[in-house]
Amino acid sequence: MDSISSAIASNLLFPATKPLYDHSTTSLSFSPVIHTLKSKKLSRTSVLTRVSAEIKSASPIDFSDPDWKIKYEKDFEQRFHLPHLTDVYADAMSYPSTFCLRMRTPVNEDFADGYPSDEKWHGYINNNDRVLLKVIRYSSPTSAGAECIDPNCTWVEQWVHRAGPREKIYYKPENVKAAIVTCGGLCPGLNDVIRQIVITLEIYGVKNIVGIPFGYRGFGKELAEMPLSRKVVQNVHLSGGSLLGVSRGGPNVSEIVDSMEERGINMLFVLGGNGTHAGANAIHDECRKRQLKVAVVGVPKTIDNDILLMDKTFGFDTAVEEAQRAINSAYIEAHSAYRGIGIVKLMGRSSGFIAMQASLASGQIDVCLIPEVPFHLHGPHGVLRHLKYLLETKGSAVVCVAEGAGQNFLEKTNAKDASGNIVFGDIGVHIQQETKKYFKDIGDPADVKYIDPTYMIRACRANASDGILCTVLGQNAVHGAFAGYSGITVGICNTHYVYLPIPEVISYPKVLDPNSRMWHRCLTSTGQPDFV
Ligand SMILES: Nc1ncnc2c1ncn2[C@@H]1O[C@H](COP(=O)(O)OP(=O)(O)O)[C@@H](O)[C@H]1O
Ligand SMILES: O=P(O)(O)OC[C@H]1O[C@](O)(COP(=O)(O)O)[C@@H](O)[C@@H]1O
Ligand SMILES: [Mg+2]
Repeated sequence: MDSISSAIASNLLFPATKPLYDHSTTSLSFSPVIHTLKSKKLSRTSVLTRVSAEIKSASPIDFSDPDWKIKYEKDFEQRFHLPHLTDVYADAMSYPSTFCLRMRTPVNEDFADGYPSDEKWHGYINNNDRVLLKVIRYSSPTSAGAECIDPNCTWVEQWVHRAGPREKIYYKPENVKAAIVTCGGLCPGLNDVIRQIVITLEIYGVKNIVGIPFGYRGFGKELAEMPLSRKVVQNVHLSGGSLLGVSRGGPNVSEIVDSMEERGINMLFVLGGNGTHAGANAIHDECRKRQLKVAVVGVPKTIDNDILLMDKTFGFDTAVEEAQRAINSAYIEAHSAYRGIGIVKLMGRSSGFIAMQASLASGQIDVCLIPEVPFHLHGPHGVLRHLKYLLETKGSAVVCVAEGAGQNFLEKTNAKDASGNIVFGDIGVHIQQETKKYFKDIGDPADVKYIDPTYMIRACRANASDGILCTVLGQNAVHGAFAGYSGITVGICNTHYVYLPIPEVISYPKVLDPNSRMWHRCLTSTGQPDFV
């Protein structure tokens, strides 16, 4: 078995396709089957695309049923129904929204004369407003990047809920204790989101706002919560990191909900990636089990951009931009050296979005290696042979590799971090060593420089475009909680802002489609061949 086949067999190439959330517990009637290229003569890459897509499907749809499309659309609507307080408490009271842009300083009000409201304001979102999730009408499964539900690629409408402030709210601001927690690894923009949540909560009239320190760990007894106000968060977005601190691991869900009960928290804003959202959904479920009137709302955070259904997650843009400095340095080093090779490793545990976008943006990358596309280092079609060719023809070469790529070349340690994520071997160091060895063995000179900027990219402050995204997502998270939704997360779909039920965005990490136009554009830009 070659290294690629054994990687497929051991599921290493798709290490994270293991469901984080088990859909079987939601008793859905069926899930979509994504039809990709149906060609009998599939290339290695296409086979992998297909495998990847098929892992996503749970139970197939009966397309011989003339009503399958109607049933699918109905099922989709149910799947994307937003859990609401009234699902559990039919008699939950609603009030006219206190989010009123005319009322500038509600935080100083005691609501003695009733809530501020502005019935004539047409700035609220109707609960029935929807956003179209998929906007391309593919006419054939062979069309690049096609995501089809049936073999004929029938047009099926998939609508999701529009985010924003509602006219009716389900919490009295003076009864709210809101908490914010940031989990997982760092990501540019965390402070911007924290800031906007606090500012928006205050506009609704909430005075009791706290930060939970160091992720879910902060729900333990030993760490004190941090009081938050507009004054505290005013300038936090000017620096990277998280005002509250982050961590992996921590107490179990039942302990977290015990702690929330003790502290009287009834709105929880959870900033984190796939793992954090799995936790947030479990907290939401546990609160429902205990009949607690709590809203749990997520804001997806991951520079890896591996959350399903969204255009992008905050921090991703900044990461791509920051990566330019490392790529440019690698290029200059390689270009200035006699037969220079620059290697840059970027983050991306199971998806190559940062590596692909950073390569595209720079225009300086000759070889981009991502987890979704298998490659050989050695052999006539391997990366090293291509580097030799580049040195002979161009005089230098630059490689960009995502951290999750080529893990099949590295010894498995079975080590896991505190959250249970597999700790990967360093593919950047491996490629550097193999490259040096290769050129030494063939007796050709090569000056190999390796740059690992990963933590520098993660720790910087958000750029302008991420700053805007964080602002909108933070505000929408608060609107969602006040509207009575729980177990939801916020996102951007086709440039519009939406609420999505958490299970739908975390059933597996989003990966790059090697048959997508974007990956093809990247290949066009780098000029790299297939390395298999
Ligand atoms: N399946 C899960 N259920 C409950 N909590 C989880 C789950 N997976 C991870 N977590 C918790 O979520 C937090 C962040 O998870 P992690 O995977 O490290 O980061 P991310 O949220 O960025 O993916 C950790 O505190 C971890 O314990
Ligand atoms: O060193 P740490 O903190 O475990 O972080 C490493 C991981 O963080 C990430 O940047 C993002 O991961 P999360 O989304 O889980 O925070 C990954 O690309 C990387 O594997
Ligand atoms: Mg994760």
